[in-house]
Amino acid sequence: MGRLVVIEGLDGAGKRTLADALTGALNAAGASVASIAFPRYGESVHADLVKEALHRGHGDLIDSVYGMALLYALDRRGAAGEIRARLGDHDVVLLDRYVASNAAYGAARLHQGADGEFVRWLREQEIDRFGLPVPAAHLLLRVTADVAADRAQRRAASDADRARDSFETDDALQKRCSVVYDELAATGWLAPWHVLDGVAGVDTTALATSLLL
Ligand SMILES: Cc1cn([C@H]2C[C@H](O)[C@@H](COP(=O)(O)OP(=O)(O)O)O2)c(=O)[nH]c1=O
Repeated sequence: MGRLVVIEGLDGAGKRTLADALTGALNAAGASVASIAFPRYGESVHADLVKEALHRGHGDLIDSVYGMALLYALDRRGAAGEIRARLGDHDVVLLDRYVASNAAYGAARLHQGADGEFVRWLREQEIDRFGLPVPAAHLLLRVTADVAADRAQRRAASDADRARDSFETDDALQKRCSVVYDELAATGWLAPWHVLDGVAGVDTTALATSLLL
């Protein structure tokens, strides 16, 4: 049975780059790796509803924090079988965002903290009701909200398909989200958290070794 490892962080923190580098380091250490990125745009009707809402500005849907959170959660629920299957035939299943993204963004949007009602409710839905697998570890790729915004803006400028969505352009939301992520990490929410410095860079070889211990 493989280990379920989740990469979390702000938009523009560099999660995709870390996932690629970590996959290389894990492979070099002899471990097989499968990756899944959430939301699963183009693969799940729930994720596509999220994308439409965020990019076309469906205000009434976006404004419903609980409604949006359920769409993200249903996207993951649809992937639960695939996650379990990959855990069965890989050493590590690497997820780019998971339940904690919903906790961080939803709580931040509601101006709540990691100990608030929303995060409790979310865990009840995603873990207790939908039965999503609990991760072995979270990797929080930490950068300041300013660095994340700068990176997300550059990425959008160089990639026409990657227009910034309405969460990414909301600087105050990103800052609150960063605080909630720190709280989730400090309290070890759902699973142990490893906090990584996304500005200084990550030693992926050492990280791969510690994940395989
Ligand atoms: C997976 C997930 C993402 N989000 C938010 C974080 C992002 O701001 C936004 C889109 O996810 P993101 O990872 O930025 O997707 P992409 O890189 O393809 O645009 O959705 C949640 O609020 N809850 C979730 O469960």
